[in-house]
Amino acid sequence: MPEETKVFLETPAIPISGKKQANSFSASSDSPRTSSPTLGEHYSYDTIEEISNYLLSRTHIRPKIGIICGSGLGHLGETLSDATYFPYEDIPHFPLSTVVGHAGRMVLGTLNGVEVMVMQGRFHFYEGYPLTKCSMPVRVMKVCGCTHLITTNAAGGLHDSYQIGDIMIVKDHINIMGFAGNNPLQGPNDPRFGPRFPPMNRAYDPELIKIAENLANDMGIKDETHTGVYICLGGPSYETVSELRMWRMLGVDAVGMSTVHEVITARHCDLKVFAFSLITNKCITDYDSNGEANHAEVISAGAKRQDVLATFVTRMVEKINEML
Ligand SMILES: O=P(O)(O)O[C@@H]1C[C@H](O)[C@@H](CO)O1
Ligand code: HPA
Repeated sequence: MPEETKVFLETPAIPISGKKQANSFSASSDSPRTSSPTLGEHYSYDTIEEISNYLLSRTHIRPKIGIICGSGLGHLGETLSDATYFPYEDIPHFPLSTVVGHAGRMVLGTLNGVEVMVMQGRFHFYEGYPLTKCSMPVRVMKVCGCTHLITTNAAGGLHDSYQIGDIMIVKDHINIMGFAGNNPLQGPNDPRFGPRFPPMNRAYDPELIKIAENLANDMGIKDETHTGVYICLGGPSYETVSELRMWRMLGVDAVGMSTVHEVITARHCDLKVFAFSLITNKCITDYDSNGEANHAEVISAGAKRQDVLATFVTRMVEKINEML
């Protein structure tokens, strides 16, 4: 850890009544609808500003790129220079990370000289957080000054040719939770974030996809890198054989439990998005298989590829910085 690194362990600057629980909703006064288990509470623009000010007032870093690290991929946060670490429990109004492989810290610092903010761990619907809450940090990134989001995840490889350790650059998603009536933009719309009805074609920036494909070529990992379609399922149970066969028929290449609501929220507030999945396991689509998906395998696949992924993200950050 660099010498200048500071860890803020003091109590939150903005007092929150009572001790924070993993599922506590400290922004309840922001929402006109507090009874829905899926809508949950809403974060007002003022609350997002308050969180952003908390972070920015404790560092001189002014990030243009926000990065979300998926399961087992948080190592990137350790590679930052001039870093300030903010444990989620210290950030006002922030939920807590409850999943193994998600350290639960926001880091502001530089990656090869480029100012970034990195989430070492994200929030998932299956942890009991409504999608609005899961994707709230994306709005914090926007208000902190970010213009770009890089979001990463661990995912099961559904496409036959995908192998464990491969990278899938996300070119599109299927918002199946949205089909079921659950979208992070549900509820009141504040036009300071974006429009009521944002488009979602071209959600994954085509130029950034091309840059990433060329980068994979330059890095000599072209054969292990694909471009495909991601689906976010609610989790936490993994999928049945029948479900996976259905998604495959519908054009899904990788299966996970995150990212889509973050991307929707990012596009709503006009962040440019680049996303990729690390394929951590092969989806089991054969009734005769004795294999079983498990989280330990997901974490271990992430650990094995952490150096390649850190290089991939760092070089993407450099390329984006050249475009700013
Ligand atoms: O946070 P991500 O999407 O990277 O994590 C995946 C989905 C579940 O959280 C977990 C399942 O093993 O890994
Ligand atoms: N299914 C859903 N989510 C996942 C998987 C999977 O196989 N692997 C990692 N996250």
